[in-house]
Amino acid sequence: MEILDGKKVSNEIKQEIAVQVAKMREKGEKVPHLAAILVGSDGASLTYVGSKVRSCEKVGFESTLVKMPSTTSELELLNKIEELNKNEDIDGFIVQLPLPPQIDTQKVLLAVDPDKDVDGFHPMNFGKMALDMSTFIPATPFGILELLERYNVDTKGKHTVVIGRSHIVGRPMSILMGRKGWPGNSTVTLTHSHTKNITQIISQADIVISALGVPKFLKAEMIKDDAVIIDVGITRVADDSYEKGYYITGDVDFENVSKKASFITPVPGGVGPMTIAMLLKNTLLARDRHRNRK
Ligand SMILES: Nc1nc2c(c(=O)[nH]1)N[C@@H](CN(C=O)c1ccc(C(=O)N[C@@H](CCC(=O)O)C(=O)O)cc1)CN2
Repeated sequence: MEILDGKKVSNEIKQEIAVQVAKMREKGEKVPHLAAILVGSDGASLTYVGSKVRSCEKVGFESTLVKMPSTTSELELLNKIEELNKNEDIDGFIVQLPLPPQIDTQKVLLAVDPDKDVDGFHPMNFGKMALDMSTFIPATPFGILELLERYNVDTKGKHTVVIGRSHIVGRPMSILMGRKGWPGNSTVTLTHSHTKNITQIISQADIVISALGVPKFLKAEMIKDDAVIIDVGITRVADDSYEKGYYITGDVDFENVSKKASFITPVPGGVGPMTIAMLLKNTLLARDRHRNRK
């Protein structure tokens, strides 16, 4: 069994990006600028946005964090997005999800300029991805593809079972794994809460990508020998015996599943850090596109 070490690979990617940014600075060129909008004070979202800003600093990007209160109206958020759309200095930006209930997430994602949509959530970019056109690929699926590639995992002709059909992970992942090329060329089954015989389907999978958010859902007896296991389900479980008041766990019963799998991502330290690294890659792409349009 080999661990797909997202922490290590994400640091390598950040190092590669830092080298490119240093060259831009040497040539006196503008460096990439990422902005993030955070509405409210959800603990996990604060951690992720903080990590995005720190990663920007690490690679030499400029960053802007826009914090808005949890009472922000939809209109106020749409106005802020319009401001960032028009800001020539910002190459790309994200709106951290989830949003408070008074805000319609779909309206918000539609308002982001597709050329600055480094999350790849705008329907234009999602459509381009589905049509194999060059675009921003959502950071978590993009990170999973990168891990599969860097560890040389064979995906051709394999049966990939994706668990969960969220717009951020499951849905795009199912499209990307079925695309032509590598990593891809897989036969994909997208499963969800209405899937019948899900355990039977999982037992036939060569590759399982679980984005369910149910701690330790995937057990060793559910998978095939030598299956590739990708755990996207990062859950914080409240526990006062931990310093932070919680511990982090994935969808996979790592201790037992890892004994049977050929490759497996840990939680923490697997797909999560890759999400941040690939957001930086998308920002680099946004900066290049921005420059070419001028
Ligand atoms: N606008 C977006 N919102 C959200 C996205 C996204 O891609 N764009 N994805 C997730 C959250 N997310 C990034 O925003 C994210 C999740 C997890 C990690 C991560 O590094 N996790 C660590 C554990 C850290 C912890 O929870 O304390 C790990 O797995 O090792 C990074 C980014 C939803 N929202």
